[in-house]
Amino acid sequence: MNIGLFFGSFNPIHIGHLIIANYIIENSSLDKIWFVISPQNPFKEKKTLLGDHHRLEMVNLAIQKYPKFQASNVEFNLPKPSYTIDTLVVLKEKYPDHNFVLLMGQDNLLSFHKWKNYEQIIKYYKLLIYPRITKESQKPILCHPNIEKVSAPIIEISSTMIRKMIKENKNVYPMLSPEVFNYIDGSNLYK
Ligand SMILES: Nc1ncnc2c1ncn2[C@@H]1O[C@H](COP(=O)(O)OP(=O)(O)OP(=O)(O)O)[C@@H](O)[C@H]1O
Ligand SMILES: O=C(O)c1ccc[n+]([C@@H]2O[C@H](COP(=O)([O-])O)[C@@H](O)[C@H]2O)c1
Repeated sequence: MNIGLFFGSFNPIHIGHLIIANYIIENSSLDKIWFVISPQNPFKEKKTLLGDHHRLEMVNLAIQKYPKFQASNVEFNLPKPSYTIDTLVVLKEKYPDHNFVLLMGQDNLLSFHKWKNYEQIIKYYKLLIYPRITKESQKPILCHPNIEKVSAPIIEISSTMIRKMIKENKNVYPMLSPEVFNYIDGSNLYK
């Protein structure tokens, strides 16, 4: 099977993530997309990061109507921070017959050359890059035969924006799936 691996903090998962994954599954040869929830991005501070299980639960709530999407907690039992190459080694060992492809937003590609063993990742895995406006969008983007840019509508939504709006008691309903909105709204999360 061809599996797209969508690695992320998903703090929280928003409709941008769903639009990206849906666009890619509908316009590629992927059979499934796995949302891999990372306990700790090596480049991000832990300050505003919600617990792993809350983030996993929200991903499960958001994808329940998408039969080709699945949540993965494979990184929960791996050392932290979450280095993608280490997870890929584990996944390849566990599922030798699957062909894995990585999905990521353009912001992540800009720092990709700083990732652990990035040359190894790019040598063995195809990267599908979803466009995104970033502060450094003028910077040249890494070119490689295994990097493919997805030509798709740009979505200007981020988890950072959503967390900030929740803190300011602003309405974030349109940016989340209703189930995720209710999960957050019924608690004190991100307040
Ligand atoms: N609006 C978007 N457009 C394109 N890619 C996105 C978008 N939102 C998230 N992504 C991509 O989805 C993956 C997971 O993203 P992540 O969970 O960090 O969301 P985020 O909105 O970037 O979060 P934060 O604002 O907390 O950094 C990353 O590869 C990221 O680049
Ligand atoms: O492996 C690395 O060195 C590395 C460096 C930065 C980010 N990552 C991973 O990239 C994924 C996207 O992170 P995020 O926080 O932008 O959603 C997440 O799974 C991180 O663990 C991985």
